Amino acid sequence: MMAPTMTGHAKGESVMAQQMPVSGAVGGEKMAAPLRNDSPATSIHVERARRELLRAAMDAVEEWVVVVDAQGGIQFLNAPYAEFLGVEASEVLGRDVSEVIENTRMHEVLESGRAELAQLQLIRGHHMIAHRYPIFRDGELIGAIGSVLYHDTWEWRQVNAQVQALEAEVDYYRQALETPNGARWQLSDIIGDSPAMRELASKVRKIAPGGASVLIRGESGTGKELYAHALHRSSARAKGPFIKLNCAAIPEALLEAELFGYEEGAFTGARRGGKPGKFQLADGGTLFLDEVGDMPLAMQAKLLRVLQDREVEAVGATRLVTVDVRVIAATHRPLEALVESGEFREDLFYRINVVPLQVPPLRERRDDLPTLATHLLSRLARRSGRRPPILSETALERLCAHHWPGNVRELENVLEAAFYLGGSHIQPTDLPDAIGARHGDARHADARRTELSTPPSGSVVLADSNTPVATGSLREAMAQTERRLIEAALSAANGNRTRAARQLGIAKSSLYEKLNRHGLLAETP
Ligand SMILES: Nc1ncnc2c1ncn2[C@@H]1O[C@H](COP(=O)(O)OP(=O)(O)OP(=O)(O)O)[C@@H](O)[C@H]1O
Repeated sequence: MMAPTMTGHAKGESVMAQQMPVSGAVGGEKMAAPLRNDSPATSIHVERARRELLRAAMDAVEEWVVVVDAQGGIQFLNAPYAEFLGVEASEVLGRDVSEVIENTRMHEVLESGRAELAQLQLIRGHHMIAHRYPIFRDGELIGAIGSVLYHDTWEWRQVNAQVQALEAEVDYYRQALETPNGARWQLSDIIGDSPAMRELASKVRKIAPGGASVLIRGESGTGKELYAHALHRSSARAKGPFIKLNCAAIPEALLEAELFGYEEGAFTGARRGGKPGKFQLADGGTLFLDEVGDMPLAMQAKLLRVLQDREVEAVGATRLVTVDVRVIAATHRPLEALVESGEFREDLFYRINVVPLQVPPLRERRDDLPTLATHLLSRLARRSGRRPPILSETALERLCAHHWPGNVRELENVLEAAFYLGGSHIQPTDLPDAIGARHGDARHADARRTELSTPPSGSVVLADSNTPVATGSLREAMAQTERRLIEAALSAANGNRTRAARQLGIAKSSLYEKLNRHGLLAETP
């Protein structure tokens, strides 16, 4: 996020101040004449000079100032504010203030005619403190003036950091309150109105109330976990716990203890008092076994026994404990083929696959893409305190033409990058090269996917997209990614560094420093 800076606009240095009319010279130094209209002949000149002085004063102060007319059109924006916003003050005159300043409430002040003092306003990711006053002349409202305090001081950054930390804490507690049992999603949160998704929703409604085991299948990033949450929240166990275990993420040696718990002293390093396993924690609720296809064979046998007997034996324990758990499993792997090759137990497969649920890949439900894209962009905007950007029709067309090997997760990643690169309007140039028309239609994207299916060793691959984005160590990869983002932003901004810095959400001075570091300073205008 951009750190607001005030470079070049310290008091007395502003452009306007330098342009102040001068009419006298004392001892070789030019001095502004005293603004007194002693005679009618000088009154016009004095009036103009007075106006210039006032404007120069507005540019010289550290507060950011904006003045709008009764319709909300900008009539004055002081130089420091214009610099922070990355606009030319003269170019935004007459434009509606809400097009230029994020989260502005000048229209509300114009409507209510009431001042708003010391209001928190989020602009470009920073919490600012703003005052807004209506302006009256002869009892008639003719405009409003807004000023932003605390924008680049060290103290305010400290306060800002504290506010952000508090907000994150509040979010955490709010989420914990809203989802006391760990299931965050419900059916209405799953976006998609295509026939395939409607059919899936109706199946979920039918199977959720019963206690049968459900196996959710589908490619990576299709939303399988969302359905597991939704099944729990639509079931009779909704008030019970929802516990998740990713079978692929736990080392084989620890999996048994994770699933079934252990007693004190069960092994070296065992916690005092022992630890309950996921099965015990999920008692009365649902256990979601993600990536079940990656479960080692030895554990598969133990899991099968628990599912059959409904009894769990913790590691190091001498007695069995009865548990009442509904198991929902998910995998993107071809379980039937794994059964064939002996990597997955057939009896366990039938045990967990009582009700199969297939989540279709995004390329088979392209009708959902516009709604999904709008939803995901709104979510990003909400999280970062910005207004949802507009997705241009050509950008949407390109998204629809893509093959989406990484499904909704890949769409989420692409939109997130475009959200930060594209500003308020997302254009095709804000999308990665691999998306849509540049590589032709979906068929072409398919062919390209095959070409890239084996990324070179050492490649860093973004999410599930198979496009290698950078290579080498993390530091090198980050530097390469930074350089690419800067180049993309400059290209999208036709070489305009102010706009590129704004798109990247960094100060112009910081962009110069990065251009210099990447040896791009000479290459760009
Ligand atoms: N229909 C949808 N509506 C809204 N968001 C979705 C939808 N489908 C997927 N997502 C989002 O896509 C991302 C991936 O979803 P999820 O983790 O459920 O996929 P998955 O199929 O379980 O992936 P994996 O197999 O890799 O675990 C999540 O951030 C989720 O919020």
